[in-house]
Amino acid sequence: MIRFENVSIAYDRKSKPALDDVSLEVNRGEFVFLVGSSGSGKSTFLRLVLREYKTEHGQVYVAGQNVANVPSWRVPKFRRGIGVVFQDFRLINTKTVFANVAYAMQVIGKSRAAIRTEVPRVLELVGLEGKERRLPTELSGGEQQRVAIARAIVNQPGILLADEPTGNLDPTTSAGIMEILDKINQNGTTVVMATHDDDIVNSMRKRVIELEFGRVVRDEARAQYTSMMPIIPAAAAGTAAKAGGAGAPTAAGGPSGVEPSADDGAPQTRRQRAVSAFADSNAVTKEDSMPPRLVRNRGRVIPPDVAAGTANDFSRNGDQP
Ligand SMILES: Nc1ncnc2c1ncn2[C@@H]1O[C@H](COP(=O)(O)OP(=O)(O)OP(=O)(O)O)[C@@H](O)[C@H]1O
Repeated sequence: MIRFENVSIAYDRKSKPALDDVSLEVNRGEFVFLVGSSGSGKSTFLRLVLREYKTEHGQVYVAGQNVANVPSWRVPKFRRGIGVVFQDFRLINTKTVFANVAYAMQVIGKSRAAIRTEVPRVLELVGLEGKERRLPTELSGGEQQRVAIARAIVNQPGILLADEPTGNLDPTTSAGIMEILDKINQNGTTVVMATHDDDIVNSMRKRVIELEFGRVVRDEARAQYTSMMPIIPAAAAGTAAKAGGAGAPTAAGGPSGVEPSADDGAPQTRRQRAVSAFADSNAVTKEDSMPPRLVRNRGRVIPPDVAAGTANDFSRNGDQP
């Protein structure tokens, strides 16, 4: 459905490439998380799929079409096959919920009859029935994102791109949004979602592609935000990557099929490895080859002692007398 062949692109000649020799394939009907730290190239990847830019090196294919060969005048039609959802919703605040979704059909010339049938159908799919007449400003953030999703899928695109769709939402609301995206995917739409949200990635167990400095450093099926890669001490990391050892880019072309392990007690994320290297350099945990596991909480890294206190908070749920 989406294929990148040795794709490299830099925004200007002086800067490092935003994507650097990326080769991968996303199959029809897949759900893929694109993860990586800020500036690693996730949005650039999505923009290339949308043909907002042309590649300098390599080829991008979307639904069998080489996007470089799509002439400018055909780009709007090409994009009809791709729905997009952003972190900041991007709704028209002067239009009602119904009108926001209907607008996506109007601009491509769909009939009134089609609009009257389709808009209520997608609004029901995203759980917004009864809110058709509200303005976006009269909705919660989660509801606004549902409208944005309804708008993105109303023309039944084969691909849905989501750039941090839960970035402005609390965990419960985010979970609701993920249920909807999962449902859309189960209906056959290929979903590619860029995210920093480890809780979501870990709960969904879908394919995870990780970018680092524009390169694919991980591509795993049914993965967690954390990887199975062993820790590389900071000093050795560059050498190992150059030697093609752990931490080096995985073979291009698809998920490696690594199954999640039940033992996830070791520090595994890039953040955790960085903390590990920091601890090593400060001689804090000399006797331990592994630092204590860090507990993640909505993007914050919580030291284990504090985390223990946090764990007690769960006792309010009735686990303790
Ligand atoms: N319009 C632009 N002009 C110049 N450089 C850009 C532009 N957009 C992105 N970049 C650079 O390209 C690189 C990749 O950026 P990109 O937005 O793809 O990263 P990202 O992983 O999506 O980051 P984030 O998680 O913060 O959204 C970064 O170094 C960024 O500074």
